[in-house]
Amino acid sequence: MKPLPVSIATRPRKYTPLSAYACLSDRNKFISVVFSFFFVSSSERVNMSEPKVEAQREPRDSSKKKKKKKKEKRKISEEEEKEDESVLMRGIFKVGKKSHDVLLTRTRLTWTPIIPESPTDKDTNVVQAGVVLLQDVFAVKVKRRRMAGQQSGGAVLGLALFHSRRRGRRLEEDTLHLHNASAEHTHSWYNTLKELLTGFSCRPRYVKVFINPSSHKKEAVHIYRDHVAPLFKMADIRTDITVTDRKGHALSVMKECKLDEYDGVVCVGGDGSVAELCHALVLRAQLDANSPENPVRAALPLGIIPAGSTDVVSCSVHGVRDPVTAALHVVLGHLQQVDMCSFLSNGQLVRFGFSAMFGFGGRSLARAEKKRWMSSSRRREYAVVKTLESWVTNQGLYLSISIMSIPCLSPHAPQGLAPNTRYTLNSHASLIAVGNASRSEFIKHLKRYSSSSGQFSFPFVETHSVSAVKIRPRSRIGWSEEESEDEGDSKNTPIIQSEGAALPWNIDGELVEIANEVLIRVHPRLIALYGEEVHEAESTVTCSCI
Ligand SMILES: Nc1ncnc2c1ncn2[C@@H]1O[C@H](COP(=O)(O)OP(=O)(O)OP(=O)(O)O)[C@@H](O)[C@H]1O
Repeated sequence: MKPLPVSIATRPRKYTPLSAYACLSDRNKFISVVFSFFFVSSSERVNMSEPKVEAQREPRDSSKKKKKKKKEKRKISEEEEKEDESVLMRGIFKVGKKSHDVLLTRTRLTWTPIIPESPTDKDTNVVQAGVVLLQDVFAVKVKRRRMAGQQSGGAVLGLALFHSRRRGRRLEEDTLHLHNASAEHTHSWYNTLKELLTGFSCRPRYVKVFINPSSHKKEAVHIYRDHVAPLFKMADIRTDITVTDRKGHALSVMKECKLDEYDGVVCVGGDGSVAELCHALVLRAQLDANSPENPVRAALPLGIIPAGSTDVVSCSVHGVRDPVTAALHVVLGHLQQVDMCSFLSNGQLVRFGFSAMFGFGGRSLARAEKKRWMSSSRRREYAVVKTLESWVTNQGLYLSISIMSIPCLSPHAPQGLAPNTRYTLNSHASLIAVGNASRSEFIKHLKRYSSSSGQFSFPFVETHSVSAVKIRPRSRIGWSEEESEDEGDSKNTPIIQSEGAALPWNIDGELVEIANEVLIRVHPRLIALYGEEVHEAESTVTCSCI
């Protein structure tokens, strides 16, 4: 693909780069620079997170006291560790066909084969010693012998421990069967295990579930029913389910419902549904706290069951697009505190979100939204190709500006759109500004997201850590979203965009049209999402459009 060497005067319709006026702030102090950015530098970032200078000024006495305190703390935690590892129960169970010596501590259950079981036993195929950490166990049940159709009673056979097993980034369900026909023995183990599991306070007992039946391939209801509901049932998690019937339905339910009844919220859908619920949770916290100026941390964590076409947020906190992994993170109460951004225009809150794209990202989404009848993957590829066709190089103008408070991992960009962004970086987002570049260079830059690295090693790509960004489109020469897909229509399209015309933004995959300057601020740890810190997502998709 050759870059189109045209200028504004000669081929205005073909001119789509943005002239952006952006200024970034360290906390709330704005320093404006036309056509350039003022960034939070890496040295400032270090100072913000690690107050080293202050530490050096402290008198020696206080440093001695600190050392003593540290030592005492270490001693206490060593004692706690010893207590955790002291044996609570010891007994004999059959694991597989062999008898095992089973030990239970506060943190783990271990089993070791009893050898020799009988002097004549020549079978070497014994079940090996093993361990299950209680942090991975989500249910324990008493096993009974029952006739077909029998609902209750039955002779006790032993225990079943349902736990998660890790395979790369994936979490899978597994079961450990411990056989012992003594009802008394089995019940005392059952009661102790139940009590220990109740001690995991982050695990939800009652969750509000939202399912978007229209997301992606319209499979969200099946995904929930087949992969998530059985795990929730097994873990004794009660659910209150709303199947959404329109855009904004989840938000209106979240504004009204009694939140203190629930321990968490679960979203089954794509990025649009996730964005709506994250926004709803933070907005609700702000309304409840009567704090119109400042965002307030969401009261409940959100679990994300991926059922969309890209699932950036799910990939960013799970590393894979897998409903079972996502459900197990909820069941086991794995929590991540995640930074979010607020988007304000004219001082008014537009929404809360994790990422925004202005320029290329916004324009291609605006195009894709007009082709809703296409399948989501075709729609996306079509929009990317179409948008690339419609821009050319221009010095001093920005082709794309992205701001992301999470790494935005996906199968298309396994290391993320902003690989250097971590969830808990404390009020820093990544700003990626793509400046003057030819079309082929821009495509090269985009392509490198799907490989592994080097997407920022271009002279026209700037990346910065920011705590806030202000973006004001300055030029009124631009594309028109009314433009026909057919080039012949160019004569009828206005070259000068009318003052105050709304421009497309892509906020967490949702099309938001904003006419004015946009202020994006990063709010540290505004929401908790069920998941874990992930550095690379599983890559299962190759994009053929560029
Ligand atoms: N019953 C419904 N009908 C139409 N839209 C709905 C319904 N329920 C929710 N929505 C809205 O649909 C939008 C898109 O949802 P979602 O992101 O889950 O699906 P998707 O766009 O197909 O997935 P992806 O963003 O991964 O491509 C959200 O803004 C959501 O509020």
